[in-house]
Formats: sequence, C-alpha cells, structure tokens
Amino acid sequence: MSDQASLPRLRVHVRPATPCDPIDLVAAHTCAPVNAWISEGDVVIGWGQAWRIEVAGADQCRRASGMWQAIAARARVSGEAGVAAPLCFGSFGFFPDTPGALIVPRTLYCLFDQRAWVIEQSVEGSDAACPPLPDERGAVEGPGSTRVRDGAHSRTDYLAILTDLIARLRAGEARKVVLARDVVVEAEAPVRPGWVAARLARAYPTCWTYAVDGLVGATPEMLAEVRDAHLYTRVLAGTAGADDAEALAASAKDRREHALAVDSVRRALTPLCEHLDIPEEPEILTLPNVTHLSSTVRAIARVTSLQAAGALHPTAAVCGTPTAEAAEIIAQIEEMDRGRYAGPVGWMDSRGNGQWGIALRCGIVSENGLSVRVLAGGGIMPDSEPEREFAETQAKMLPVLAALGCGENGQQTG
Ligand SMILES: C=C(O[C@H]1C=CC=C(C(=O)O)[C@@H]1O)C(=O)O
Repeated sequence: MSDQASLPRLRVHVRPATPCDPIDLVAAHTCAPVNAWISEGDVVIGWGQAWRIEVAGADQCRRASGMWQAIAARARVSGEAGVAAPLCFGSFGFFPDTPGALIVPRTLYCLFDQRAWVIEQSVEGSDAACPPLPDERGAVEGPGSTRVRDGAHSRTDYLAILTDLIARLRAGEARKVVLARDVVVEAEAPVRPGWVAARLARAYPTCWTYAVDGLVGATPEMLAEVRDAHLYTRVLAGTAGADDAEALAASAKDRREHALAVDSVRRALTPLCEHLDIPEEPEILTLPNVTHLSSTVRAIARVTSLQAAGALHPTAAVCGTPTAEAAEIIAQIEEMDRGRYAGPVGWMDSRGNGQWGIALRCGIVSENGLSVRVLAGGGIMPDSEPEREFAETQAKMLPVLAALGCGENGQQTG
C-alpha cells in the first residue's frame, strides 16, 4: 500500500483573533494535548489532534512532506485567506529507526506578522467539537519537586567514552563525531510540555521554543526555514561559555569543527538550490548559557520546508564528518537511544512553508509525565578535551534542567 492511500479530507476554518501573550496561552490549563512553536517572529500553538501521520524508516521527511502536500491539496478551507491553512507540527528521529510524525491539531492559534488567527481543523465526517482556546489566565500546575539522576552513563563512563572516541579520531576513523548523553529528571507530579515550553520561551526569547509530541526544548539552531522558496539555515558548531566569546572566536579547534558543519550544509544544499549564500567567516551567537560559532546560510530552493530539512539532516553539527562513518561510530559507542533528540522539529503550512529546527536543548517527557530525559551533546574533534566536552554538555542541558527546577549539578532550585 502506498504512503498516500486513505489520506483524510480536512475541513479547515480560519478566522482572525485578538493577539495575546502566546507564552501565557501555551502554559494555560487544558485537557487537550498541546503542541507549540514559539519564536520572536512566528507563533503556532495547537490543541488536540485531528489527524496524525506516522512514518518509519529511511527518508521520513520527504515521505511525510509528500503525504502532507496531498492532504493539504484536498482540504476544504473556509473563512479568511490570511493564513495558508491547514497547518501541522512534526518531529522526526535522529536515526531512521525512530519513527517520525506529523500532527494536525484540531484548534490552532497562530501569530504571524503580529496578526493573530484561530484555525479549526477536522477530518470530514468526524463530528467531535474542536477544543476551545484555553483561558490564558489559568496556568497549569508545575511538576512539584524534581530530582536528576544519571541516564545511560555516569560522568565517569562518559569521560571514558570520550577518551576512547578521541583516540579513534586521532587514528583517522573520522574527522569529527558528535557524541551525546542524557540525564533523567524525576518529578513528583506530571510535567506538562506546555508549562516547560512557557518557561523556556521566557528565559530564551531568541531561540525557537518547541513542544511537539512530548519533545520540548528551545533550540538556537535552524535546520531549514522556507518561505516561498527563500531558504534560511542557521549552522551552529563550536561552543564556549557565555562569557568566552573572544576565546571562541580565536579557537582553531572550534573553527575547524564549525567549518565541517558548514561544509555538510553546502554539500546537502548544492543540488537543491540556486543562489547559495554562505558567509566566509562565522559570527558569534551569545545565549544566556553558552556562546556558539554561527553561520547564516541563505538560498533559493523550490522545495517544501520539510523536504529541505530532510535533505539537510543530519548535518555535521549533530552527526559528524564523514556522515556515514560518524553515524556508525555514534551507533557503536553512544549506547543510548537518541530518539528524536537532534532530529528535525517544527511546523509547516499548506504551501510547504515552515520552520524546522534541530531538536537541541531538549527533554523527552515520558507518557505519564513523571520523568523527562534531557539530552545534549557536542562535536568531538581529535584535539578535544574530555572534561571540557563534558562541561559543554552540562551547559547545554541547563535550559531544560532550570525550566524543570533543577540546578546545573542536579540539585533542586525550586
Ligand atoms: C549537539 C549539540 O549542539 C550542536 C550545536 C551547536 C554547537 C555544537 C558544538 O559546539 O558541539 C553542536 O554541534 C547539542 O546541543 O546537543
């Protein structure tokens, strides 16, 4: 059976709405599951689920994009013409054996160019009512007290894996490998992704905050944003402390690490794009917890945002160089399921325009909400130092740990 067999016909209604604080809205109490994308520019928040597309195996993004285009083409849309509805959210695995999904919410609140819209989406023939917008004055409860425990590896184990990896890189097995680790936060009461997203969006307003299908985070790295064929990608690789911008700019190791990430983006985009514009030198991006080397890449690409994301994933910022060798080494030594960490996460409209970030600085909330796996990694080079790389992952975990009320070393901060 083809992927596109038995796709639904959506009924969609778009109406203008009063702009409100989207962060209050995402934190508001509701019985329907929340998915969200909050940035300084665009906001998309959805409640409930009208339809869901699950994709497993290779080439997930391209296949999901094809199914979405077929659904969007046959949707019956009424109301105002200000938004290219229907809209969906999505999240995909780092490795192809983790299934990805597109979620079509029942009710959406969107803020584009400071204009607000409410969109109702349902499958023709289903008569369940769309959930109303929640009252943004009623925030959900937090998870109470929380504590952090080791994930797949203790600090000692992880340092040993790093040491071994650096030896393999020095022996020439790959030029760069991005290694990651996890910790687990246990909570007294269920963690609500909307509550975590609201705290992240307030603390990291220049990042793209997302909550999709239980994956919640605030990423500074844009994999692919496409608006009417204009493609924008922000490549990050090379990290130092929040106050160490000068040292980072001068670090030969970080500049080489960054150049490999930019090269991987160039290679992926060249067959896909025209007018590929890649800066010669990276800039510094300063966040509250870390500083990164950053390159903004622009191009003209006549593809959907999700097709572009699929062509780019996995970049050398999250996998390594060469890609196949790095992925193989990760699979051998990381001994942890990355799940959807470091995969594409975002949203898309009926024309394929949308934003797909890399799911970094994130947590995966368990089904009952009582635990959250927090993941972070870093690019390892032959001249990396294990202790510094471990400290870098701690700094990268800080946003989600702090949002959950845990300090850098796992102590509770309220
Ligand atoms: C793999 C992660 O970060 C990537 C993005 C920015 C900087 C990175 C680095 O310097 O290693 C990583 O390539 C992560 O946050 O888990």
